[in-house]
Amino acid sequence: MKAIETKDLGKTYRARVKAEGLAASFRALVRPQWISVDAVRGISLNVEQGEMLAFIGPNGAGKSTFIKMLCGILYPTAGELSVLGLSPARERRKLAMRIGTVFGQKSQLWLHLPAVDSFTLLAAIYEIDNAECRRRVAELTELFGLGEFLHTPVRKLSLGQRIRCEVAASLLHEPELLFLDEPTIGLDVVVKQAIRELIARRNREHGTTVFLTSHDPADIEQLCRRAVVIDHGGIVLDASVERLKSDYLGKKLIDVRFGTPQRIPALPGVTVSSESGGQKATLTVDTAVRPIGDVMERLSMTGNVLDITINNPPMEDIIAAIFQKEAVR
Ligand SMILES: Nc1ncnc2c1ncn2[C@@H]1O[C@H](COP(=O)(O)OP(=O)(O)OP(=O)(O)O)[C@@H](O)[C@H]1O
Repeated sequence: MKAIETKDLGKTYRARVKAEGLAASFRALVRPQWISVDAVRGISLNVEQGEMLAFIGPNGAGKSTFIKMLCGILYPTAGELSVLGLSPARERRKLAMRIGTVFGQKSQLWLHLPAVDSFTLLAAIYEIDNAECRRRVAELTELFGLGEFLHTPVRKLSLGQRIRCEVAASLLHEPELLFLDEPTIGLDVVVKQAIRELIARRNREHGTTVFLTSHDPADIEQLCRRAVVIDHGGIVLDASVERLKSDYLGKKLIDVRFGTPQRIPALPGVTVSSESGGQKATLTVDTAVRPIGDVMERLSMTGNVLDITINNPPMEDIIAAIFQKEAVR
């Protein structure tokens, strides 16, 4: 059995046209006009159990609509799908017992309650008995380092603490499949890394299948083996993350600040993309031509570096490059 199987899956929304002006608004009340929006257009996708898949695309590409159909929140208007051998829309309750969801922007916890109380409520929903609930909460508390703030109302937690609680909550019923929609959005680098490690560990130790959407290339690089890129509701690219790395994720950005103005020597594979008076620069490094360590070493040899950070190019740039290249294949 595959974790996810879809065949020509489609979703067309019917949206009411918003009329402009008072007279038109009244007319629209009597005779509304409708338009169709094809959010997902015939996606066929198989995901194996235990896979960690990145599902990426620009804003409005259809990612949320696709995920909502997989979770049984939305009915498809075309095609077929099966998630863990179930029909999501028809067997939504059964499916809910076997999947976990983390929507970075939306909380599944009761904000006015401490996380521990949300865990107890969720355990009741998932029909986990008290002793087992205590055991799992203790295990997740230890693993996710929740001890310090487990009894604090969730609304008083930092974003990083809340997301740790969200991911822990999504794992309480030991789901076979985890949907993560922007799980690291808004978090600092250290917390992002901690969340990634926890997810990877869950996959390693429990074989949990992970379906991830993210605008952070590091989430994809560090967690997933396979990436599916979509646009306008259809698949543009289905490839290994290794290929994505070599073809599209090979560029890194180095932001550097110098104590006194500095002229950066020309190096093959490095372009200096911005400089302000010689005290700040952004270097774009093609790591296939020049290792990042080499560039860092040369910069530090100036003895003049105040601050230096390495970043990935924004996901939008990576996706734009994918579209450009894949369109001409
Ligand atoms: N309820 C709805 N009614 C009508 N159109 C909708 C509805 N929900 C989404 N859409 C449209 O469907 C398309 C896909 O939207 P969707 O939210 O699935 O994209 P997305 O890839 O998740 O975007 P984002 O990254 O911004 O969340 C967009 O054109 C959007 O405007």
